[in-house]
Amino acid sequence: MKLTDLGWNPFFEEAFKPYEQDEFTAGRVSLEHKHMYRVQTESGEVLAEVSGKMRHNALHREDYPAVGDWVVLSVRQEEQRATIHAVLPRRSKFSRKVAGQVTEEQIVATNVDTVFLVTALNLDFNVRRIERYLVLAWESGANPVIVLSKADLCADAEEKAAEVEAVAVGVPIHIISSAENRGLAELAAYIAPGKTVALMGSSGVGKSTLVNRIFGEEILETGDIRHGDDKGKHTTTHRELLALPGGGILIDTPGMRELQLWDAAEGLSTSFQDIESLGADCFFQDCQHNNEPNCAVKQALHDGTLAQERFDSYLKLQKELAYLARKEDKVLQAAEKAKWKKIHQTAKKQFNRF
Ligand SMILES: Nc1nc2c(ncn2[C@@H]2O[C@H](COP(=O)(O)OP(=O)(O)OP(=O)(O)O)[C@@H](O)[C@H]2O)c(=O)[nH]1
Ligand SMILES: [Zn+2]
Repeated sequence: MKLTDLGWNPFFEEAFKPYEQDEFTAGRVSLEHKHMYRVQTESGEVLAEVSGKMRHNALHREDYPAVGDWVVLSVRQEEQRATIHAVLPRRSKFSRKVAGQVTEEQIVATNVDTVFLVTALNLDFNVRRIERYLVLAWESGANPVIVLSKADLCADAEEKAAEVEAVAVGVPIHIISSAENRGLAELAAYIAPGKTVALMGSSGVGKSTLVNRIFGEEILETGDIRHGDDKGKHTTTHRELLALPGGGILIDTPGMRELQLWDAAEGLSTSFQDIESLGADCFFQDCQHNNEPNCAVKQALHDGTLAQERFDSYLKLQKELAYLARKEDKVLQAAEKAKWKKIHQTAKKQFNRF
């Protein structure tokens, strides 16, 4: 396989230059295990670990590799093992907060050109969730495309699409059904040689089924197979990143139960440009759109040009980001404190020796 089939381009080539003279190879991460990474290279797949030096220098989650990353490797070909020495700069990064109470980043996928935000048109359909995905998608640097799946289970797909359109101005929206082969060709059009498409969405919305339909073969495990009698029939290794036969790269992310925001101030602004540009017309520059006089947002709510639900959603996401920022601050402070405590202890021990 050529590196270009995995999405290699002049941007990464330039970033790799400092490593060129040594025995280094470039590879793309296709799966993250606990402390191991599955990495695709020109001469096949290797299992890789981060070097001790890299681990020592890593301060944050983002200093470690994630699915989609281009990494600098030294490969032990005969063992099909490798050591990762560096992560090349990312062109895009889709993150969320890890599930649960811990304040930590989870990188879902990197170096993605187009992200399919998949939502099923069944009872699960939820415009607010799509808004939330959009904030993170805009923040990521990839281009979002909204995919409304399982249209066969929905009698008012067009109406729902219109609801989505109101909260996703300028974002392409596609109604599809893998069961009825509807809308699939339009999606295939986004998958071009050298370009990476990532699928995101809750568990069970039909991401893997969609991929299999587009490619006319079972390249991914689906819910059907996992829970059916065919368990164990699939012998291919699980990967999240796939180079497709016809060119193009696909990242199928595991379904997410909850999607908590991670730093996404810009994503919020882009997603809610309607509200932010209204805000520019408020009398007070720092208008909170509460009870200030001459508030353009309140006026729009009053006129009905801005939906109350959308404004509420904006406030809620904004609050969530502010809360996250405060918690992140605390985590940083605690880490700093622990670091100094350790330094003091070491110093004391050394002092006591004299
Ligand atoms: N009716 C209907 N069912 C579908 C459609 N697409 C997928 N399904 C079913 O939905 C279930 C989940 O599909 P998957 O493709 O495994 O969903 P997923 O999004 O990949 O799920 P995770 O891997 O858990 O994230 C399976 O039983 C599919 O057969 C569709 O277009 N219509
Ligand atoms: Zn205002």
